Amino acid sequence: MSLQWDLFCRVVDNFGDVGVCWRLAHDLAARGEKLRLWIDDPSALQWMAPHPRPASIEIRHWDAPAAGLAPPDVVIEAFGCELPKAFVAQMAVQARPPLWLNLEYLSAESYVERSHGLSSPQFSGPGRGLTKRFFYPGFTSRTGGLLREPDLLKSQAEFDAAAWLSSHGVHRRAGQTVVSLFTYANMALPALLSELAQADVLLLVCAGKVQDQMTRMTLPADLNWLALPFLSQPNFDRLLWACDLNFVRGEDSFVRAQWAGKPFVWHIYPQDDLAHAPKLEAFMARWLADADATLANHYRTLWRQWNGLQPWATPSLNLPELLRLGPAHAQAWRAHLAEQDDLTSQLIHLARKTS
Ligand SMILES: Cc1cn([C@H]2C[C@H](O)[C@@H](COP(=O)(O)OP(=O)(O)O[C@H]3O[C@@H](C)[C@H](O)[C@@H](O)[C@H]3O)O2)c(=O)[nH]c1=O
Repeated sequence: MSLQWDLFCRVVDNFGDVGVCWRLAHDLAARGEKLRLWIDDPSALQWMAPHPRPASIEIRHWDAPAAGLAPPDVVIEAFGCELPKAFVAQMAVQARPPLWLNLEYLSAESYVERSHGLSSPQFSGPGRGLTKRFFYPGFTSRTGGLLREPDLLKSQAEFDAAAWLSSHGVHRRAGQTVVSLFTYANMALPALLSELAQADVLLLVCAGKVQDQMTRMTLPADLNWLALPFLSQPNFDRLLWACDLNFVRGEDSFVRAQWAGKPFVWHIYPQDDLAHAPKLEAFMARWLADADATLANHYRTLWRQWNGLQPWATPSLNLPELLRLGPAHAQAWRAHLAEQDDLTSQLIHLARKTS
């Protein structure tokens, strides 16, 4: 019997809030659940999630009235977005209060395992009190896991990279390395582009800020690059599968690069107080724990430079070494992650247990 889920998403900036929420809603719907996705700015869904969309996902504007709707079994507050007060008041007077989960940002830091599953009583005015539970995605069995749709690995196994690239106007020459670039504005971008221009590389630049930055730069004459349009989320995933090396950012593309099983470089969401630095180091500590020492040192230097934590010392990319040692490590990491229960399965299990 399917449950009714209300998923609240407030678009802070960039595309990660809506990216994660859409992917979660789609995965829940694909498993037979009923979704209402409440969102304040659905504009990115036009390219990220083109029609046809699953009929069991109803997209509602954040301020749309909630009165008279079928009461939810589960309410997910994504990234602490603060539910509308009228909605909380309605939850409090429901005959059976819904399971209220706060879906937290992804981190490899140790506090995640300690915090995952904790509850916090919420004063909600008339009616009974409500309890909010904290649900932390993560990389270990003591966390909520990662979004991984059931057919992901099968789809990858059946994927024809050359056909997909060609269908998107990308024609790689034999022996050419294809690199994707999805990043925030980055001081190290000129240095990276200069190194890529000296290699036999075709650079596929994702739509958004980095394309704007590149159009304002003097680019290396030998740089072979292509500006991509905004891709649907499934096609964005396939871009990462088709490339030999992926530069990703934020949270969702960071996870999808790990599922792609290819070498990747992460531009973490930068924070003014440098709080992103320990988050970056915590992930590298887990991700490189079993890596070849040469590769681990290479990645640590490259990632710190790409994230502005140390100056870029050319050559930093050292593509031949990265492509020699990186693929086996990336595939081993993906296999390790695939052993843990995925996030959506854990959510459904929790919801059924408490509904
Ligand atoms: C460029 C591109 C992205 N995408 C999708 C992939 C992802 O779902 C989404 C991008 O999200 P991210 O990779 O997380 O990067 P982001 O930087 O866009 O989002 C960020 O938003 C901040 C508010 C959060 O604090 C960050 O953690 C992060 O999520 O956009 C496409 O579907 N097609 C595209 O062409």
